[in-house]
Amino acid sequence: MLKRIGVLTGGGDCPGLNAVIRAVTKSALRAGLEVVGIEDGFGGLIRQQFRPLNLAAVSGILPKGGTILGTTNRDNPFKYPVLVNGEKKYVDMSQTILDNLAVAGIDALVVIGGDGSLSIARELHNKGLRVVGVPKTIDNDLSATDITFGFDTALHTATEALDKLHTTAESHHRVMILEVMGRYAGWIALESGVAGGADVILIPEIEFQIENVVKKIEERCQQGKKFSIIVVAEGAKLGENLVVQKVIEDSGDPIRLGGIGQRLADELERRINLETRVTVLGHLQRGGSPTPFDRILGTRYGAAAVEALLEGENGVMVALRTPDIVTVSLAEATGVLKRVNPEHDLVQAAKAIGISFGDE
Ligand SMILES: Nc1ncnc2c1ncn2[C@@H]1O[C@H](COP(=O)(O)OP(=O)(O)OP(=O)(O)O)[C@@H](O)[C@H]1O
Ligand SMILES: O=P(O)(O)OC[C@H]1O[C@](O)(CO)[C@@H](O)[C@@H]1O
Ligand SMILES: [Mg+2]
Repeated sequence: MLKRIGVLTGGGDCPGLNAVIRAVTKSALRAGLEVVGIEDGFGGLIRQQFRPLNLAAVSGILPKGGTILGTTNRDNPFKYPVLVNGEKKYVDMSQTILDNLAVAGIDALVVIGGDGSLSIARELHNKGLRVVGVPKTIDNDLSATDITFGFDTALHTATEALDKLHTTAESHHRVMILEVMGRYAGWIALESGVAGGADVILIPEIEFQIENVVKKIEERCQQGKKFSIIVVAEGAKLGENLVVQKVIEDSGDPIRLGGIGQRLADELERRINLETRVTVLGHLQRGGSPTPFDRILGTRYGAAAVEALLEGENGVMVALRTPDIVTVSLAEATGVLKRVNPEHDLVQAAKAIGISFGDE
């Protein structure tokens, strides 16, 4: 019997989370269920940070960025940090979560998250939790779904930034580098680069040589174009290694990237006689009001997650397989990251119009 469901958001935030929370709440209430919001991801389940969600609680949140429930990319319940005699130790708190859910009378959970949060959901499901996942991330790197919500808004932000950089690049005859997010997958760089008319796109999946980037810029100069636009994913490599900005203890994937744009600028200025400037778009990509596409996708995902629970589905994630919303197992959902295939049609189209990926 399903009477009360919980909903939580995990991992990095992204536009559209509130659209999902609203759709889960509204559709569950209409089906006669009670809804409990869990604050700050899985940490809130451990610390019993629960609050009821009713219509008033989700009123007006559709266009709002972020998540009204709060989120975190720490607090892995299977490796939860605690202080024992002043010393940090990691303990498994998964049973505490199951106990806390039972005490609160929460029969099932909707987990809105990326690969990390959905992996935790999968492991909790293996221990008996009734759960449905919803795929979120601006990185669009979950392979079981055509698209994650949040990506479209981030793509708009990055494209708008490229449009703005174009005019100043052209006026000053400069090379402008835009560094965007994307640790292991270059979707934001690839799609914004094509949409924003970049001359060079550098992504983690395609190894590049600085000489090829120089060649492209010089080729443009010879055509009378004394400016160039480069979009680089934070996870693109100049040489062997990722450019790491900081390491965050207690995070599942502890490295935080940043700095490839400046490294690239330094290398270019040594080789060409054009001024170079770098813009790091950073968390602007995660903020702001979701686009209509993300609001719609988030609403579809939220409603589908509740429907799946009502139909007795368990241990699954809702996914877009255009034009349908389907369910796939959490094991499949968390199996492989969706990275850009260098043979992808969009890469080929970009190359066909002269965009360089620095590989030739
Ligand atoms: N492969 C994994 N298996 C189990 N837990 C993981 C894994 N990767 C990350 N985690 C944990 O999951 C939580 C959220 O991970 P992360 O910060 O990567 O967010 P996410 O849900 O993957 O979203 P995104 O990566 O898009 O921000 C963290 O507590 C992290 O320690
Ligand atoms: O919020 P944080 O810890 O700075 O994490 C940044 C990372 O999270 C993401 O925004 C989403 O996975 C990545 O693109 C980026 O590398
Ligand atoms: Mg992750």
